[in-house]
Order: sequence, then C-alpha cells, then structure tokens
Amino acid sequence: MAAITGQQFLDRLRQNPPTLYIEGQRVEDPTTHPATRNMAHSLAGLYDLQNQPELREKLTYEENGQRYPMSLLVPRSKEDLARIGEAHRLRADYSLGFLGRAPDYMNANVMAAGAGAEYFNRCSASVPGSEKRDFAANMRRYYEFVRDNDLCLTHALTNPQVNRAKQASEMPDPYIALGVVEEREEGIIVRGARMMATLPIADEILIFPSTVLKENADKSRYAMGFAIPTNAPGLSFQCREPFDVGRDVEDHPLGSRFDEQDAFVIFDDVLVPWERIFLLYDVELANKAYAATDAVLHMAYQVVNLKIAKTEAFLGTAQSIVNAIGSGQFQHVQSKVSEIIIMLEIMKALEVAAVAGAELNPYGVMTPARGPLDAARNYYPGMYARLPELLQLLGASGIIMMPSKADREGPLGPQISKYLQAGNASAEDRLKLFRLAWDMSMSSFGGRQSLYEKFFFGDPVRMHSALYEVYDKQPAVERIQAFLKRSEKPQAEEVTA
Ligand SMILES: Cc1cc2nc3c(=O)[nH]c(=O)nc-3n(C[C@H](O)[C@H](O)[C@H](O)COP(=O)(O)OP(=O)(O)OC[C@H]3O[C@@H](n4cnc5c(N)ncnc54)[C@H](O)[C@@H]3O)c2cc1C
Ligand SMILES: O=C(O)Cc1ccc(O)c(O)c1
Repeated sequence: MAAITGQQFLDRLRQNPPTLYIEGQRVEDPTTHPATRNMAHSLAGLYDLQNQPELREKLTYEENGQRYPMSLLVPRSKEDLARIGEAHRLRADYSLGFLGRAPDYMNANVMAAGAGAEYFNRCSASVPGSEKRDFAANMRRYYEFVRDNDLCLTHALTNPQVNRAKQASEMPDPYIALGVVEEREEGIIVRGARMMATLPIADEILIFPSTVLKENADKSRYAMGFAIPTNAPGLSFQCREPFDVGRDVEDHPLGSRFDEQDAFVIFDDVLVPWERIFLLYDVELANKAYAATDAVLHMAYQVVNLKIAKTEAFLGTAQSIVNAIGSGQFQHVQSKVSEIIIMLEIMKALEVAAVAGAELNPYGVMTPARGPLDAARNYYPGMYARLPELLQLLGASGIIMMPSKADREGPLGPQISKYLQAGNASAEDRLKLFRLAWDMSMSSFGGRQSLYEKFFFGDPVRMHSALYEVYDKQPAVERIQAFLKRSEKPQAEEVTA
C-alpha cells in the first residue's frame, strides 16, 4: 500500500476503531464521534499532504518502486538526514507544531529500532523456548509492516502514578503496572496499565520499555517491548476530557482541529502474539533499548524540527499582535519578541549541529549527533513556559476580550467591528489572531500544551541527571587542571624612565 491517503486512513480507522472510552461511553466510530472526528480528519489531512504532487518528493521516498513516508527512511547519509528533517518541519507546519504526536515521532522510533534490530537478539537467549523466538527478526519485520501500511502508532512507556517510591512489584497489586501473567503457545498474556498514550486514535500501540525500569532484578515480568493493534481484545483506552468542544475553527483555532487526546491504557489479559514481541524479561536490555538503538536520537531529531516550527508559530503570532495593537516602538516589547527569536535561533542551530555532527551508528544508520539533541531536549522543556507567557504579556486584555464568531454575527456585531478593530486589520481578523494566541497560551488546549512540553520526553529532572551521566566532562576538567598547573607568567616589559 505505502504512503496512504487521508481517506484510506479514515476508512481504516472506521473499520478497526481503537477501543476508546470518553466520558463513560465507548467511542464506536472515532471518525464521527464529536470529540475525535476533527482530529481524525486533521490526521487525514496530514496523510493527504504526502500525496500532493508538489510535496510528494519532499514528504515521501521511493524504494523498490513504492513510495513511503519520509519519516520511515533509514538515513544512510547526512543528505538523507537533511531530507528527513525538512519533511519533519513541513509536516509540523501543518499544525503550527501543536500536534506533538503526529505519526512522524513513532515512525522515527520504529525506523531506528528496526534498523538496529540486532540489539533485540540478545534478549532471545533469556526467554524460555528461545530457540523458537527471534526478537530481532520480529523488530525488523514490524518496521516493514509499519512502513508498508503507513500505519499510525501511539505508544505508552510509563507505569500508573500510584506510588513512585515503590517498584512495580511492590504495588498493592502486582498487576497495576503492566506485567506478563503467563506464557502460552501463541504468545504472552499481559495485564495491568500504562499511564499515558497520546494520539490513541491510532492503528497500533507500541509498548516499549521506559528508559528507567526501577526493578532491582536482572529479570522482570515488567520488562517488555511489543506492538499490537489498538483494538486488540482486552485492551482499552480511557481518554481524558476532550478539548475539542465543538466550537467553530475561528473560535478555537487549535483545539477544534488538533486535540490529539491522551489516554490511560488498560490491558485486561491481552494476548500478545510471539511474533509481535521485541523484548522480554531482560531489565538491562529494556533500560538501554532507546539509547542502544539510537531511537531516542532519531525521535529527538523529529522533536527539534517540530519545536522549530512551533517556536516560529509563537514568533509569528507575537509579532502579529504587536502589529495589530501598534506596540512595536516600546523597547520592552521589542525585547520580548527578541526572546522568541533567540529561542528559535538556538533550536535551529542545534538542529544544524545535529546533522553536521551526524555519524553512522553500529547498524549503519546515519545518526544525528547526541550533544546538540540532548541540549535541545533539555533546553526546550525548561524554556517553553516563557512562550505562552510572552503572548500574554504582549496581548494583555486582548487575549481575553475576544467576542466569538456568534457574537460578531449577533446584535452587537457593528459595535464589535468598530471597537475591536486592529490598527492594521478588521475586528474579524484581529479576533481570529487573538483567539489563536489564546488557544496557544491560555485555553485548556494551551494549558495541556504547557504540561506536555515539560514532560513529553520524560521527567526533566531525571533527563538532566541522565545528561550529567552521559556527557563526557573529562576533557573540560583536564583543561582546567592543566591551566591550574601552568606556572608561567607573561613577562611584562619593564618600562624605564
Ligand atoms: C500531556 C502528556 C502527554 C504524554 N504522552 C505520552 C505518550 O504518548 N506516551 C508515553 O509513554 N508517555 C507520555 N507522557 C508521559 C511522560 O513520559 C511522563 O510524563 C514523564 O516520563 C514523567 O513521568 P510521570 O508523568 O509518570 O511523572 P512522575 O514520575 O510520576 O513524576 C512526578 C513528580 O515526581 C518526581 N519524581 C518521580 N520519581 C522521581 C525520581 N525517581 N527521581 C526524581 N524525581 C522523581 C518528578 O520529578 C515529578 O516532579 C505524556 C505526558 C504528558 C504530560
Ligand atoms: O524513557 C522514558 O521514560 C522517557 C520517554 C521517552 C520517550 C517518550 O516518548 C516518552 O514519552 C518518555
């Protein structure tokens, strides 16, 4: 099939709906349910982009006479990486960077894990009956399956937030965290829950090990990696409160189109076929899976490109507000817009550095440099909160005094047109702009974005610690030691009268 159209995506979703629950009700058809239909159609629009004649070359690549999404290309050169990066940015622009988990992110995960599938071979030896299991082949085949069908994936890594002081096995019930219950001829039975899966209106869910499994054991029933359809028997997604509340696009420009949803994932004795398992029981292998296959770097590369698009959207919105209310001559206003420019240029520079420093990894995959990507994924979550704050500081009351489309069309329409016009635009255009700023920074959609940016790639506290652990600080220490040992002093010429 490969590089599908939006209609194909919608048909597939309608025919195989994930088992979603919203507000206590089963979602029978996510393509028509009020909380998910607009998002489903936005995703369809994203799939359609890759089939537009002018974008086809940029968003897909050709292999064996088929076209596949660019985010699944296994990069062998820096040129390949640059092509992938451009596709990430073009696709991010579609949602102004507000769709965190468009399929590109998981595609990067599956691409890197598939190309580094040998890593998972080491696991087979520790599984009973392992002569029958070839986890590396499973991972490789899964990549091909995702690519050949242009699947949309969601994923869930973390355990329910019941008690972070305890290991999974010490919880009130051993199957609060997702664990293996038993092995059967056809596969394993898993029970328990995972805390968070963004974009549950997906074809499949990837269960990968979080980078930190705290179990104090070499082997654990909680160490696992697998993928199954989102409508597998026994699997349910409990969605959070929807932020698409059925308003006009003009009123909720982001929430009405890009509420990707987040779901709590419940496994009620779900069968995972052996051929869908990539990793089992091995704690060390689980902890290192993301790093050792470099999947984390390819995902971070998608992320840095996405955040460039998002920061550009903040810059464009901020400057549009300044233009609309004529505040551009004030020095502090200029300085606030400059803060966004600085963030944007830092992210762009880190993206360029990631490609410039890319190297082939042991699996022959051209892998963007860790240093700049680690910097980006630690920098942006800490800085992001300033972006919505800057919109609030620049827009002030304009971001709350925003009569709706219905108000504009109601009895007070003429007054609204007069009193809420912009210095450079009609009231209609001004209100559209401020509604966008509100959805980016203040609405429930915007609030969720602020939380998302803090945590979506892991806990920022532990990410900083991880950076501290992996970063080679020794050369810098040695330079200081060498400097401290230098005893020579520049000889100043004596000036004689
Ligand atoms: C909007 C949103 C969408 C997300 N989407 C996904 C998704 O699609 N898939 C997915 O797998 N995950 C997703 N995540 C989850 C994300 O990976 C986690 O939020 C992140 O890893 C932090 O884990 P946690 O939320 O369980 O926080 P917790 O681990 O419960 O942390 C809560 C607090 O306790 C502190 N804390 C806990 N344990 C420690 C410790 N050992 N050391 C120091 N401090 C500690 C933390 O610093 C934090 O302050 C999403 C999160 C959000 C908010
Ligand atoms: O490994 C972890 O726990 C951190 C992590 C990595 C990738 C993700 O997508 C994510 O949500 C969280």
